[in-house]
Amino acid sequence: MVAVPAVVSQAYERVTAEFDKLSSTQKYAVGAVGGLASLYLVGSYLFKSDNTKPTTLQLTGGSIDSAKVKAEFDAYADSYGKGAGEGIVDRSKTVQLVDVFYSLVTDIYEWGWGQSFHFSPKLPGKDLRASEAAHEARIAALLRIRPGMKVLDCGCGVGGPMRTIAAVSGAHVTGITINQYQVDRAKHHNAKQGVAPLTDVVRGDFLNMPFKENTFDGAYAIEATCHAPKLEQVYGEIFRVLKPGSYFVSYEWVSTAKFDAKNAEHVRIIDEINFGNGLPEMRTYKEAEDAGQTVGFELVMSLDLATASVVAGPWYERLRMGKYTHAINHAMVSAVDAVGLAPKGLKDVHHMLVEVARSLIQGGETGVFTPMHLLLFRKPEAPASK
Ligand SMILES: C=C(CC[C@@H](C)[C@H]1CC[C@H]2C3=CC[C@H]4[C@H](C)[C@@H](O)CC[C@]4(C)[C@H]3CC[C@]12C)C(C)C
Ligand SMILES: C[S@@+](CC[C@H](N)C(=O)[O-])C[C@H]1O[C@@H](n2cnc3c(N)ncnc32)[C@H](O)[C@@H]1O
Repeated sequence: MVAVPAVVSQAYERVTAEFDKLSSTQKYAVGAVGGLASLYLVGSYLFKSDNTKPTTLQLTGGSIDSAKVKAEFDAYADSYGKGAGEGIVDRSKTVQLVDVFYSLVTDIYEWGWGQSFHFSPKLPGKDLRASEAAHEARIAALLRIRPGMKVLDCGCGVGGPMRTIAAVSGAHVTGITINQYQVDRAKHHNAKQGVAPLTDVVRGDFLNMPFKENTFDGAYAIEATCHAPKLEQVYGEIFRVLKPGSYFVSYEWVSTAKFDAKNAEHVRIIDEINFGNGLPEMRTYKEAEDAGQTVGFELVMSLDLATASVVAGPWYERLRMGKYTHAINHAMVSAVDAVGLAPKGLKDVHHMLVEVARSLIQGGETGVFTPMHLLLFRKPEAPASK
């Protein structure tokens, strides 16, 4: 039995006593008003849209035809090996699987999280949105960007960070994402929020970008390069398109020094994180540092932002707090999936996310995983010509 606090039961008794005193007509009136209010609340949760995020009834399979959502999700799930530490079995399919992954989750992310698809440390006295924006704005400062400069957002999602970074710096930001549905959503938000003049969004593979060498004055990747089958490939492409002397910042998903590959519990947590987030495998922070240097970058800073500040709250707290909301969300998605008002299979996608929220919390609590290892790299200046 759940213990009801005394103050709640006393209030309940007072309200029912007052209700009993009403005439039957008054009781009907109160019932009708209560019923309408509840209908309004449920209705607005399900239907109302200010066009900034999808409602429960507007959840789609992104660029995937709704009739194919279940089959695509099943194929995605089958692409992961069952052995410990295996990840995506056929790594040559990674980019295509990641594209499918983002079609399946993008609406759910926007619906239940927002337009920035990343974590942030919770800053004291600041709410979630302010903490998120500060995490994004730090990048503009590290890149030393200013009006007139051109910046690359590598793996831009639906553009939450790009809008902050363009707005605070005045620089022009070009985002690239593998997923067409995200391109459409990002452009929609950029226009709606008045950031279109300082932004552009293209569909493309960050392993082979449609930009000339030495194009950008700065580049960043927020929780995105973890999807690359090999870090050297994406870092090498970023190196190519950056102008000499400019900076690249990445917030990397990596295992920390606390991760022990012989500890079955650690390996399970990481395997679950890989599966629920479309990662081919998990790298160590050391491998990420080395990958940048291998392609020619100078390593300027390497710092785990999850543990860097003793006053900031843990990045996984927001997931921990959302546990009950996730359960309610699951009931809602299962209901609309069951009655055919959402693509069949969306409930399985949502179930995967409920599960991965738990694994991410475990990754954070044990300290074996961080989604925010900051790497600041610099492309060396071109040698002076004689
Ligand atoms: C960088 C990546 C994504 C990071 C996060 C934005 C997402 C990781 C897990 C996601 C979520 C988990 C639980 C969902 C919940 C069950 C649902 O009802 C509402 C959405 C979630 C909160 C969802 C939101 C986004 C995440 C936090 C990866 C992919 C590299
Ligand atoms: C977790 S989201 C982060 C999005 C964004 N950085 C943010 O913080 O809101 C990862 C992004 O990387 C992109 N991505 C993954 N693999 C990619 C690839 N091969 N080429 C281009 N984009 C890719 C996804 O499409 C997605 O937009």
